[in-house]
Amino acid sequence: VTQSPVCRSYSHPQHDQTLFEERYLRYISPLGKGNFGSVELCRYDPLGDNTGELVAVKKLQSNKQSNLEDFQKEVNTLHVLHCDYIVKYKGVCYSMGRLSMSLVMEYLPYGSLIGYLEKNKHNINTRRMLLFASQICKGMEYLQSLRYVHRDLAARNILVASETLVKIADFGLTKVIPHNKDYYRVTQPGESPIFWYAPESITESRFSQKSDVWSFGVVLHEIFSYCDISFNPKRLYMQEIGHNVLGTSISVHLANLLKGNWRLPPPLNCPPKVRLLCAVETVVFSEYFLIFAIVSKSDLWRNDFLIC
Ligand SMILES: N#CCCn1cc(-c2nc(Nc3ccc(C4CCNCC4)cc3)nc3c2CCN3)cn1
Repeated sequence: VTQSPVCRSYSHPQHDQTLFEERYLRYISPLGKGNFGSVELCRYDPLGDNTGELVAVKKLQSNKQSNLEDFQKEVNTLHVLHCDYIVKYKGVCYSMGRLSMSLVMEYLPYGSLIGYLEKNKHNINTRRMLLFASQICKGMEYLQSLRYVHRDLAARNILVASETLVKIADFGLTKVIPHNKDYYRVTQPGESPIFWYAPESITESRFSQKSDVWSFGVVLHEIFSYCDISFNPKRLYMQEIGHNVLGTSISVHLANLLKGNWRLPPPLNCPPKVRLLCAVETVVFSEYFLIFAIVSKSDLWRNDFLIC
């Protein structure tokens, strides 16, 4: 009997964080780069006989105090998230006498959607794409139930656990919305993934559940483009903006493009029903609406949500 998917909004009383001893963490290979750190495949092998489990270890990039504080926040965030559609926290590993730390997570064998969709495009149909999209919605609905905004929802941060399961990863930019507000304003926007940003995030550094909904729309575009590099959102926007603009003003050009109602072109072979729904007035992460909600009275109304 398959267990029904689980997303628990309470977290069991956690004692201390599960500690992994550095001496048993055997490096195997690089897996990728996230916010504030690189991710490596390791085997945690205390018996030393290669029977230990494979884990994904995110190492803090630099020992700058601010990065260490942000990294600790990422660890604390992942630690309390218990959902089948969010990558699982396993523990932490301290090194250099607690001066540095690593985040130990479950290893997902198929990597991110970016490589997986492009590599398997010939045997992934619309049904499987919509299954992945609905799982991202459920993970995001769980995140929203805890008042988190992810702020970096993109196909590169969606990991493939199996042919029928994807999970949200990389909580390096995740913030909690204060109880007296419905958005989070970022003071020092670092390296920002602006091509996945909602208009208000670009112009006012304002992030909310609705801005995550916008980013989900860009992820939908990536999924239905099979994450083909030539249809990458950044490339499509830059083609429209023009490559000869200077760094700082790219976000100004992007904001004006969106304000002028220019939108990403519908992905090639995008099923008419999905294209129609992409143009829907709003999208909410809700398990009642399989993937797209048409009109809903929830406060996630986006009347500018026209990704395609
Ligand atoms: N955070 C964040 C974003 C950055 N990021 C996260 C991971 C990650 N990757 C995996 N698994 C993984 C990754 C790549 C491959 C292959 C793909 C083909 N080419 C060779 C490598 C295989 C399996 N499992 C994870 C994670 C985090 C938790 N569990 C990697 N980058």
